[in-house]
Amino acid sequence: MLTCSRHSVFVTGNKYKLMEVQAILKGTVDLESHKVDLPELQGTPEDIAAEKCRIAAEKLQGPCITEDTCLCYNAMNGLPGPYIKWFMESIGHEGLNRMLDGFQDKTAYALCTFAYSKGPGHDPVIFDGKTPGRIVPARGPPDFGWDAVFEPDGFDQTYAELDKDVKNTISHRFRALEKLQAYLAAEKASE
Ligand SMILES: O=c1[nH]c(=O)c2ncn([C@@H]3O[C@H](COP(=O)(O)OP(=O)(O)OP(=O)(O)O)[C@@H](O)[C@H]3O)c2[nH]1
Ligand SMILES: [Mg+2]
Repeated sequence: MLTCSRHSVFVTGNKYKLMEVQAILKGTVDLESHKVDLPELQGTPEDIAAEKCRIAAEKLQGPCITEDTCLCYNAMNGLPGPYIKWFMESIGHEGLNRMLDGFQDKTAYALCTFAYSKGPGHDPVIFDGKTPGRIVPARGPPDFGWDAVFEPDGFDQTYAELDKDVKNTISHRFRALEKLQAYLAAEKASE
């Protein structure tokens, strides 16, 4: 759980997400973090992101921000998508490559969907960010999820090999956060 302003709290159980969000938002908002477990849901990325945020707002009984991340293979019409967490845990980096053995198309995109709710009973607002790339044999530190097998377009390094400062200016997460920041700033200005 990450307090982003007087009114906003970011909820995640993933410390790497938290570190990236803190790095991207640095200096622009005050941050404070805690961990809250949220269920893994099924559906479209947007529906999952919205439902996750509704549940978090109920749990906290207050306003909050959540985020759900997908890794989408174009050859598979967007799968594993929101289920990437289980694929990653079950078959690892090698399996994520082998899934594409039967396909010539190795392209994929990373998708981040932030959701912001003003509190229980309020429909969450959605902000997405997408970075296209391709799936490659793992290179770079294996710490964060599937970073080592995702090479963003325009780079010959994987997310894991890129400097954090570079990843954080081209990533799916950065692109979604830009939209969320603009929304929160406009909301604050209208108060
Ligand atoms: O290499 C990566 N680079 C990234 O930038 C990235 N962002 C998320 N992930 C992984 O993709 C799954 C998303 O599932 P997810 O959105 O449900 O996250 P989570 O359950 O870990 O946390 P949360 O749901 O409490 O926020 C999880 O396995 C995350 O570790 C990433 N892997
Ligand atoms: Mg999750």
